[in-house]
Amino acid sequence: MRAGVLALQGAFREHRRHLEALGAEVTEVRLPADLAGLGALVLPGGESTTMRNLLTSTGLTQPLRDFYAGGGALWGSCAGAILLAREVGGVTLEDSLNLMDTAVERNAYGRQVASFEADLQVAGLPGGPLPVMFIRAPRIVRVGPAAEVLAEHAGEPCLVREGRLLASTFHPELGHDSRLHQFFLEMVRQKK
Ligand SMILES: NC(=O)CC[C@H](N)C(=O)O
Repeated sequence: MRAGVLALQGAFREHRRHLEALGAEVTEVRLPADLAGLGALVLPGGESTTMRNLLTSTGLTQPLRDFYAGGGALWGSCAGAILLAREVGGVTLEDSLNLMDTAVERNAYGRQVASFEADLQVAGLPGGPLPVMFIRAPRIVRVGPAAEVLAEHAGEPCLVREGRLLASTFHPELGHDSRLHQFFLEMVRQKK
């Protein structure tokens, strides 16, 4: 299985390490041509405004939408989940990917100091709670009818699947637990 990580900014190396530990071949995506031959792509956490600017300057915005339309699977974590959402802070950001029927609010738990760790119960994930970090995390304030909420934090969705799209408002890649990466790779295999 060949998977990509969007490598413009943010925690892409950590995602790469988890995917490789699970036996995936990983391509770092910086230009449209890097998407060739990929079936799945992780959009890492980082800073979504910077990422949107870099998507525009690298010409990746439309190729990423085409990648999804052509059958590719995407997982956005934190800033990546913001890039996937159709609505950010109540508006549609024209230069974002706008692929997932979700509305998000950025930095919704406060500033950097309000970052926290949590152990999440994830539906269908064997092996007990998943340790994750929320870092200047967004909140998912609306999910569409096709969404499956796989985990909640304090009663709000924080891990949502919609077909070939997965969005997590937290970072699962900063620790040693690769189960959510495994889940994503399984999700990609099943769609085939
Ligand atoms: N850890 C993160 O990815 C934070 C996301 C960041 N607050 C943003 O809005 O882009």
